Amino acid sequence: MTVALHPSIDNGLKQGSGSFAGGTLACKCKDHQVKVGIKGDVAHNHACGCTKCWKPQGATFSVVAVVPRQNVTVLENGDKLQIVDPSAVIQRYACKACGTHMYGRIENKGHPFYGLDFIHPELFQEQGSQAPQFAAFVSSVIEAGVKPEQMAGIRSRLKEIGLEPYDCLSPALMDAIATHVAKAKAA
Ligand SMILES: N[C@@H](CCC(=O)N[C@@H](CS)C(=O)NCC(=O)O)C(=O)O
Ligand SMILES: [Zn+2]
Ligand SMILES: [Zn+2]
Repeated sequence: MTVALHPSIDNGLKQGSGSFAGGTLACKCKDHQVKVGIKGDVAHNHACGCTKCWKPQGATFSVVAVVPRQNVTVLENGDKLQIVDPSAVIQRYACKACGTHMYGRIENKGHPFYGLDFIHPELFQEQGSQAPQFAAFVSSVIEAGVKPEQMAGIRSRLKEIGLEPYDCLSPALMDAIATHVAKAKAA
C-alpha cells in the first residue's frame, strides 16, 4: 500500500496553469462558509510536515503556499475566524466551526517572510494554482505520531511524486532567510 501524504498529491502532482489569476478559498462548513479572496497565483507551494500547519482529515502533510498579504481579503463570514495560537510566529486564522485554517499572517516586521501570508491552495474553488515544489519539515511528522521506521517509505514516496524532501525548508528558502539575517546583522 502506498503511503497517504495528502489527498491533493497522492495521485500525483497537478501542474499549475502558469497563469492563475487568483480565486476564492472556502472553508469546509456546509453553510455560512468563510470565504477568502486571493489575487494572483501562489508562490513557494510545498508540502509541510510540521504539526502547526493545517491538514485535512487523514493527511500526513499540509500543502501550503504564500501570497503577498495585500492580495488576501476576507470576503464572507469573517466573524467565524479566530487565531489558533496568538503567540506563534505565523498567526493562523481558522474557522471556529470546522477548524480549517484560512490564512496565516506574520506580524513581526523583522521576520524574513514578513509581508507574505500562508494559505492552503486545496481550498481554492478554482483550478490551476501553482503545484507543490518540494516537501518541508518532513522529519516533523514523527511529532504527530508517524513511526520513525515509516520515514524511509514517506521520503521515497515524496521523491516518487516529484517532491524533494527536506527537514526544514528548501535550500533556496533557507538561503533567503540567512541572507535576511546577515543583512539585519550588518545594518
Ligand atoms: N517540529 C516543529 C516545527 C514547527 C515549525 O517550525 N514550523 C515551521 C514551518 S510552518 C514554521 O515556520 N513555523 C512558524 C509557526 O508555526 O508560527 C513542529 O512540527 O511543530
Ligand atoms: Zn468553516
Ligand atoms: Zn508547517
